[in-house]
Amino acid sequence: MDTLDALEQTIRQRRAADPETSYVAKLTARGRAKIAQKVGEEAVETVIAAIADDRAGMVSEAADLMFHLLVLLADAGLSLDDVRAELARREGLSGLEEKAGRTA
Ligand SMILES: N=c1c2ncn([C@@H]3O[C@H](COP(=O)(O)OP(=O)(O)OP(=O)(O)O)[C@@H](O)[C@H]3O)c2ncn1[C@@H]1O[C@H](COP(=O)(O)O)[C@@H](O)[C@H]1O
Repeated sequence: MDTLDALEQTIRQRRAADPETSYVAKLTARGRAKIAQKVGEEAVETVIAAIADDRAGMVSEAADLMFHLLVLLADAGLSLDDVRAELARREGLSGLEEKAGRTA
């Protein structure tokens, strides 16, 4: 099992843990909007590190972003496999081609 799959499993287990001892449980208890807000914050922090060309910062902020995104997906009953399936569906389709084929 890779690190992301293992983290997804841990997050699913920790959602029901005691919010006093689990960050996942504490954040989950604050609701979907708060989790989504954290994803937004971590995305902005990743962008700031990228613009500053802070490579160590980018790795750290990207890890925070991916962790919080997994918490959000879990809250919505979605999984990494759902995201993998969507990425697989797009495989080989150029982003430029896809955009040119849009009707709206
Ligand atoms: N990967 C992570 C991970 N990455 C970041 N974080 C936490 O995310 C929090 C983000 O900090 P912030 O200051 O941005 O957030 P905040 O303190 O809630 O601040 P506010 O938004 O409320 O102001 C910190 O507490 C980090 O420790 C993580 N917490 C947990 N995990 C993984 O999740 C597992 C389960 O964690 P628990 O649920 O805490 O047992 C752990 O074993 C780890 O594998």
